[in-house]
Amino acid sequence: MHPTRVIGLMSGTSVDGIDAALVEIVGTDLDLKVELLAGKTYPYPAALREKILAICGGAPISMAELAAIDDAIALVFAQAAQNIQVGYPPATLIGSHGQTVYHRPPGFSISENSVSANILPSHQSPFPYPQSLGYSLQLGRGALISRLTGITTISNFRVADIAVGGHGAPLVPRVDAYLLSHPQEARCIQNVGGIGNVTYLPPRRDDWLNQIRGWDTGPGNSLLDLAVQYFSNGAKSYDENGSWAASGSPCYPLVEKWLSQDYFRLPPPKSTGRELFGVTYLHQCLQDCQAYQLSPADVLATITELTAASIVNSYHAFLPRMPKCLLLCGGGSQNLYLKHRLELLLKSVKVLTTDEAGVSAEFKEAIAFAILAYWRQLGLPGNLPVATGADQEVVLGEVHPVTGDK
Ligand SMILES: Nc1ncnc2c1ncn2[C@@H]1O[C@H](COP(=O)(O)OP(=O)(O)OP(=O)(O)O)[C@@H](O)[C@H]1O
Ligand SMILES: CC(=O)N[C@H]1[C@@H]2OC[C@@H](O2)[C@@H](O)[C@@H]1O[C@H](C)C(=O)O
Repeated sequence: MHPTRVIGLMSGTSVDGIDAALVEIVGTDLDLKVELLAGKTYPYPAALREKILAICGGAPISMAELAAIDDAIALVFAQAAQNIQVGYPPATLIGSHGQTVYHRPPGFSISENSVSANILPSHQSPFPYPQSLGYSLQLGRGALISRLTGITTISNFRVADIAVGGHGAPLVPRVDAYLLSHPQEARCIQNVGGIGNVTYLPPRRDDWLNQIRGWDTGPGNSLLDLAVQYFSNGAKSYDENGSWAASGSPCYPLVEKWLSQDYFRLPPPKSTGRELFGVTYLHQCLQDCQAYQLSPADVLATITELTAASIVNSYHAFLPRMPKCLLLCGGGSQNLYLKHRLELLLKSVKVLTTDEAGVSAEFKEAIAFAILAYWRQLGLPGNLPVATGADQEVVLGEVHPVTGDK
């Protein structure tokens, strides 16, 4: 069987840049094999990144601006796709996640929300309010990426899952299942991006697919990055290797206080984003820290502890049993202090990275969107209802075939 050459494009909640992965794929599920030919992160132009972060933080924009930003993101995604395949025969397919700028889980009360309360018709609605579908908006339209690159592009992966009652996230669990499950060993695959998310993979036997679990664990690096930027007056954007936090000590009463927050108690399926774990949340944390007169290093250690403890506590609360092994991925897998804290909290669980299981920890999410696009073209489902909360498995993604001249 000839491999299919696919480009996966992803920019996550850290908004640090576009991860591009050029892969060759064969097989479909248990026989799925992926070879990473090239992987690279292309930073966003500074002005575009600032604008995206402003929108994510709730800044108002006009429809004209929204359209312009949608296309500006599509343009840099298309450039990333062009660049990653230099020196290789061209890819036949692109899977582009785009840039999340807004995410609202399902079950949100439309009528009680202050924005919608003013615009809803006043008469009794015939629809089953107040439980609404989720809403998740990714910018960087696939139509433009396809037109600029001349390559069929699949985008908007989350909407089909949301349409059947799901969160539209996390979507990687099905990919993790086929790339990283083990015949004898139960594993957790823990992504630590801006937001953290886990896939629990039982040993690959009998009814294993039905026992997989997945959810967003809460903050990954989002609060830590914001705190580093605050304490360094913008000179640093993240805590390299976790060394700043490692020079401080966590304030455990504060970690306990923060962990009592609703999101951490909520059972899966659940998803979150910068809407919750963003600037406003950090300001609350910083205010709490004042009462304990913590140094910047102590604050960073305390926030890192929140990430580590929220991950480990959620395993104890929501997994059928603890895994033998934890495989880290995402930028936070390079944070040695965080890794050390996870090792201590997890005691007998082995902590490695997905690199050590043969899948790039840095580019796993970009690889996942290449696979989801490939499954889309084969008419195969991409979501795992137990992880997203959807009513059923669905084929994910909107197809933008190549039409006309570039
Ligand atoms: N050497 C390092 N040491 C510590 N942290 C690092 C290092 N390299 C990257 N990071 C962290 O990883 C973050 C980027 O991670 P990643 O690209 O996986 O996030 P993302 O994909 O944007 O987020 P998400 O998975 O939530 O969508 C950076 O913002 C930084 O906090
Ligand atoms: C709405 C959105 O973009 N969610 C991201 C985010 O970043 C991590 C976590 O929150 C995860 O749920 C998801 O991304 C991965 C790729 C996913 O869907 O599995």
